[in-house]
Amino acid sequence: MTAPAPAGPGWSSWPAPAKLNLFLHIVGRRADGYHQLQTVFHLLDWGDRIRLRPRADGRIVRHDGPAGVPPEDDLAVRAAAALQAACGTGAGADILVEKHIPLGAGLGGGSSDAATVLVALNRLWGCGLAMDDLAELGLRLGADVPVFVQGRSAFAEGIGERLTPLALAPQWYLVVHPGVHVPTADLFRAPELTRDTPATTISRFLSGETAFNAFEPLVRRRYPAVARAFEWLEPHGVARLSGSGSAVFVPVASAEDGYRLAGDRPAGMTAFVAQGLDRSPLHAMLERREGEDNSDS
Ligand SMILES: C[C@@](CO)(OP(=O)(O)O)[C@H](O)COP(=O)(O)OP(=O)(O)OC[C@H]1O[C@@H](n2ccc(N)nc2=O)[C@H](O)[C@@H]1O
Ligand SMILES: Nc1ncnc2c1ncn2[C@@H]1O[C@H](COP(=O)(O)OP(=O)(O)O)[C@@H](O)[C@H]1O
Repeated sequence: MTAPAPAGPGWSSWPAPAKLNLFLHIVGRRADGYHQLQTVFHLLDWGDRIRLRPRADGRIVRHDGPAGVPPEDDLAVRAAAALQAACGTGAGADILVEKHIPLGAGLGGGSSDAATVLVALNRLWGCGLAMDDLAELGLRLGADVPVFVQGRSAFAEGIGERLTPLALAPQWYLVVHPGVHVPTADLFRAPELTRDTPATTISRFLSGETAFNAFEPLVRRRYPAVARAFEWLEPHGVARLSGSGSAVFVPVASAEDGYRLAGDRPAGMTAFVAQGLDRSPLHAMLERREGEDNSDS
């Protein structure tokens, strides 16, 4: 049987943006072992695309997705199943994940795919759940899902679910993927991780007080390719690891500067240039659609 065309009658297409963590401190640990963080998520105007088509037979069918991830493990599919149960709908969906965000790079790809599926199917299935309910549902799939559901760049606390939206200035970044996959859970288990950083505040972060990524020393040591990405980027600005890595990024003055720099990257690394915005492209699209719906009536 051939897969249905990804575009065509009944299909709609939704952005699933990547994120950067501008800093990431570990300030403590919960009784269940999860780490309490302080971080700032900057949402990017670049990422995956999710194509969806409602089905009448209640089945959730994935037509394409991340290489090496079976459909039942795909966070996009798991998000659809979780929403189907919460909503009590008899409807199903065809799902196609057009993957651009590298896996295990600290760019939040799987979490963003899950969030986009929750937000989009909530509308397509007419579930009518509030964003807060979707964020709560998403948190069970991954600590990074709520920020993508809420769709605002934010200061995050707890395990990433206590969000304070931040009106960050738009900023271009060069993001380098050193070609290695970093397993988040392994890093959180590492004994040498600094877990007792004193809590900071949003205003101290905004005033430029030193902030760092708690995973950086460990990831640089364990993954020589990440260390090489830092060595290459450091002469060009303050280079940072995103999340638990492996992606490393540096702010650049313009997209052109970013592309120029990317052209000289070391062999074996891929790179992209993207703009950090204070609002997710998914939510920007939803607001445009709502505007169009209102002007139709
Ligand atoms: C480090 C961060 C920073 O944004 O991002 P990534 O590098 O994954 O993008 C996140 O906290 C990652 O969130 P996410 O990738 O959704 O993690 P989850 O699937 O929820 O958790 C994977 C595993 O990491 C550990 N974990 C996760 C989050 C947390 N605050 N404390 C933990 O100890 C747990 O062992 C968990 O089983
Ligand atoms: N739709 C998806 N996209 C990416 N990874 C997924 C997806 N669904 C499940 N995964 C699994 O989640 C792991 C972490 O993926 P990802 O979200 O890309 O990285 P990170 O947590 O570093 O930001 C992947 O290695 C993969 O096994």
